[in-house]
Amino acid sequence: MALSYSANLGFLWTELALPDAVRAAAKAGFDAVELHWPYAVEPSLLKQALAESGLPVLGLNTSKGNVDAGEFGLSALPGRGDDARAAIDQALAYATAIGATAIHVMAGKTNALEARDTFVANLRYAADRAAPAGITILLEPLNLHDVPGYFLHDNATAASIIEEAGRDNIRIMFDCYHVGRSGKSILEEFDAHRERIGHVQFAAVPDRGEPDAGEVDFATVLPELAARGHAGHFGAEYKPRRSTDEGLGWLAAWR
Ligand SMILES: O=C(O)C(=O)[C@@H](O)CO
Ligand SMILES: [Mg+2]
Repeated sequence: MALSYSANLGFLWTELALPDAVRAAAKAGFDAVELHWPYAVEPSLLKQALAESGLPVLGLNTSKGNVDAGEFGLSALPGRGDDARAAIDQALAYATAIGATAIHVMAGKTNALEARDTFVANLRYAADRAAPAGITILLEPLNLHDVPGYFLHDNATAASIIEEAGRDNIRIMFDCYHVGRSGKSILEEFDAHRERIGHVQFAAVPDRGEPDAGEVDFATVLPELAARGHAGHFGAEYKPRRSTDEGLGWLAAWR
């Protein structure tokens, strides 16, 4: 079975302007692209590069908030409802302008008692506004080594939050790197939450470099995830050890 790969342009070809990174991903043979925080780029420039390349754009993230204050997302932060909803509105407007099909609503760093209720309320807000445009809302557990204090750090919690939110267009962004870095089995976690998974990402564990090195044998794990039911793209969200182009041997080899 041929797998489809999406280039995460938050980490790949970061030396290029975003529209040129889209062109580089197409030239390298990727099937799609996905973004982190594209907001500084005029959407029409990105749209033009996407149209030229013929690649779909899968998703983007809501704003991190005040980075200088250490924020990494807003949607689970009690008392920040206006900012969280503004970030969701911004992401929806941008996604609609470029034709992106999903938005990752970032929870943020908090251990407040009201965090879960706050996150659920903001996810419902996002899902209800995204639904008419056919956009999926993603939530992503992040490992606590990389993002200490992040509210959402395991798939079981993500699944129960989705259940509580009660909207059909909310799914888990299943990032194999975060699962592996948390010391869990990628296949077992995938099986446990398969019905709720909307997108899959990957990178070497534990260094987050190219996926053809490290503790996880992605050359067999990714086809196994496809065999177990993942029909979508696999998002290459890794930090190249040297240049992006130098590290692309895996893409040709796994085709
Ligand atoms: O860090 C990751 O993993 C991501 O997918 C980013 O979008 C930020 O959470
Ligand atoms: Mg990820």
